[in-house]
Amino acid sequence: MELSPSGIPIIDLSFSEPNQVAQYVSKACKDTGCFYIKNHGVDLQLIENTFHDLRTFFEQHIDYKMNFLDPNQNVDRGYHPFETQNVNAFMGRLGLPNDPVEKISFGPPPGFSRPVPENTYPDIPLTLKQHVETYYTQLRQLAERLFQIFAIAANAPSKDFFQEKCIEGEHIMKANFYPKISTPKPHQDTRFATHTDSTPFTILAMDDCSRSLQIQNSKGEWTYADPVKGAFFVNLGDVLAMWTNDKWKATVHRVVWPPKEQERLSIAYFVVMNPDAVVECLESCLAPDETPKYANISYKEYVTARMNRLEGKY
Ligand SMILES: O=C(O)CCC(=O)C(=O)O
Ligand SMILES: [Fe+2]
Repeated sequence: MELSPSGIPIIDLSFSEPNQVAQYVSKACKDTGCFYIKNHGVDLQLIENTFHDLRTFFEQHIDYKMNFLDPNQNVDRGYHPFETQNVNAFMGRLGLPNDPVEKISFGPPPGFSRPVPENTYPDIPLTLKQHVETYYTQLRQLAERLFQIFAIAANAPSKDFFQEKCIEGEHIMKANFYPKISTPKPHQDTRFATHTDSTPFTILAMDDCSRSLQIQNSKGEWTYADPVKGAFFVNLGDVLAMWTNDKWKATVHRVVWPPKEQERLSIAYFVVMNPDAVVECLESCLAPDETPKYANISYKEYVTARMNRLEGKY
């Protein structure tokens, strides 16, 4: 199988044999919990257009961007200005500085299967709304495909096992913009603090700024997860680790300052579960003498506590 320069698998989704793909995925999930996917079916021109429009938004004056602040602080929508979110707190490490990054989040486009808070789309540039909505929709389809592959890889009761539990999931598309900064503050050794995602998994797209995203490998060493042209980076979050009794790893990751002063843009697509889906250990992941490490919990209950900490509410 093809590997990235730091040894992370690059899995080709155009393979016609799903069991073969599932085998590669299973190995990656046990090792570091992350892999790249290529030939994923998402239009590459759409990805480029979406990056272009989001970058244009972030380049606007702060007074303009402040019009898109999250109107309802309890949901992940709208603009989050520079240094207003705290990933250390999200991980339970309190009293540390906010991250030097600005963000904008979008939930499902209109017509979703249940009522959810609306998005407010910036009108600069005008094409942003259409590109974001199409990107959101294409990634949702990709997430369903990946969930089927994960179900096969984990020996779940059926290939639709996870998918059925995310049909009403309010997936979040969140762009992270790291402005060019000549002198990082002395206490800021990261641009996005060390964390695991509170998702089942996340599909990340990056611009071409390398030497930024790092993951912890199976030996606990930091290694770069640089952009791979035309590929998405997929990392497991805590929920698939809980579901598999830690047989699969939630990837520990962070963003550091690149060697050369450079801005950076990434788009994280957080796949989430139905609010009432219960996260419980799969029987296929328990040896006869083994017991589940985590108590059963609804997805909503699990995620609300962590999201509150991200916004500074403990
Ligand atoms: O910007 C990146 O590459 C990573 C962002 C990230 O880890 C996240 O949004 O959870
Ligand atoms: Fe993350």
